[in-house]
Amino acid sequence: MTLRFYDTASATTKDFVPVHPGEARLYYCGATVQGAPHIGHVRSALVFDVLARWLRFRGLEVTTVRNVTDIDDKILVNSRASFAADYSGEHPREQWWALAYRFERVFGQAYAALGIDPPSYEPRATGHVPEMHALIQELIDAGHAYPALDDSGDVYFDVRSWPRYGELTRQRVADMQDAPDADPRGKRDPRDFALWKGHKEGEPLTASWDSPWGRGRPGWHLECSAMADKYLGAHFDIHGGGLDLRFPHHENELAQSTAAGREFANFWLHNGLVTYQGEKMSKSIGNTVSPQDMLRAARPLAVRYYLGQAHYRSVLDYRPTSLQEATAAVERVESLLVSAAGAGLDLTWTTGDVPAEFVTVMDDDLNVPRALAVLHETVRAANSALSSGDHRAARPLVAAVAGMTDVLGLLQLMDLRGAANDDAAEHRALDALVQDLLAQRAAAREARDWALADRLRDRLKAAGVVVKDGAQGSAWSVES
Ligand SMILES: Nc1ncnc2c1ncn2[C@@H]1O[C@H](COP(=O)(O)OP(=O)(O)OP(=O)(O)O)[C@@H](O)[C@H]1O
Ligand SMILES: [Zn+2]
Repeated sequence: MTLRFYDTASATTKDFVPVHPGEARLYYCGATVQGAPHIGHVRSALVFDVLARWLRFRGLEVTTVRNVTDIDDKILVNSRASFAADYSGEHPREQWWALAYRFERVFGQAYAALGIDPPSYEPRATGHVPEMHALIQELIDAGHAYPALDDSGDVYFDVRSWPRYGELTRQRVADMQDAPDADPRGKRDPRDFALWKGHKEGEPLTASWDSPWGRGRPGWHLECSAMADKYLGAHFDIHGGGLDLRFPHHENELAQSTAAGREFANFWLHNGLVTYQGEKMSKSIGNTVSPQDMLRAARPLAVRYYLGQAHYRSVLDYRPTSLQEATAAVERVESLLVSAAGAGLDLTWTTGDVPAEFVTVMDDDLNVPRALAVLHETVRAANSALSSGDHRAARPLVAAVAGMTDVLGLLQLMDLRGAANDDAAEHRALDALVQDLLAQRAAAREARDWALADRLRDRLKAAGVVVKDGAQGSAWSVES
């Protein structure tokens, strides 16, 4: 079985053939840091974290880029609100860039708390204005962009000049909605979208940069095209993001990059949305649950499991009770590893320990629900091997569980050391007492004192210790 992914551009599942042999280059859209994250944002980052981990597990050298959109209408509006006369928030008179930095950090803290690895590069839009100018100039020179027909100082992409426009979402230009980012009088077509937005009266001067078309700031779509090109090159493997970004954001990214002669991404992967009572979880709707809310209710391990357990393309409708179910499920896995460590089993693993079925289903468009089914089956088998004292059978199963949880990014959030140490000490003490009684029973049997042997077995049984006699001697476990 080879690695395959569902490509939303072609609406087919395709074999993954790296653009650069042995490598995988992944760009996924990060946050507009206008406010604190909700769990939809975190799910998106988590999906691509698991994807990167899986590509690495499959032996590829992985480069990931997740941008930070740190200049945007919404950031300016939220900053402006902090200057209002009746503003009583925690951060009065906060400049737009200070607000953006502050929320970028809140996003970073949420990612870190859930064990989402930092990407290889996390470029900020404001740090890449020269690259954006260069790309706009290329598009103008190629006849695919033009300065606004009015005096707004905007520059637009000319959708009618690019016959492939609409290919990502399979739409005809005539059926598309207008781009709402400027006065249509300055455009050749109302669907033309902004590559550069001229500075407007009332906006802070710090939020604009000089350019050949006058002072202004970049359009959102352009940022991603310029930064993907800079960090991953003209042709890379996977472009990701939430399903909500397919149109217009990704359609426009694709148009800009291909019209400027780049091949861009081989695959488009879109994560399904987190919804609340069937509606997209979104700041503008106000139906959000923050990662901090969830972390107050459950451990990071359980939150990560909860947000990561569905197939990445499916909708995840938030229900507080499912957080409890997720906690119980992942803690069953954790307690197996704690018991295994307590019984003196090694938790290290290598690639070969991960079950073939787990590999097969993960290779098949990252089928995490089926991978979790394999994980839980292995946990059950490992528990039964452990409780029958069969360490030889338990060891590879335990290594498999450790490997699977590690690849999914769960192992790092488990509390194995503290718990395992306590458990190990208790287990050793109990084992010493049980072994002593078992030795007395063996001696009684040797002496054919069946009454004493039975009494010793009954004492163990009354204490909840079940003894199994086998060819290799007696094994014991605690009755569950
Ligand atoms: N409810 C959600 N479920 C899953 N992914 C989401 C959700 N909301 C946003 N995302 C994804 O998170 C990433 C960062 O999103 P961005 O900052 O653009 O948020 P947004 O869509 O503006 O959020 P909001 O609608 O709450 O304002 C994008 O890949 C986006 O698709
Ligand atoms: Zn983007």
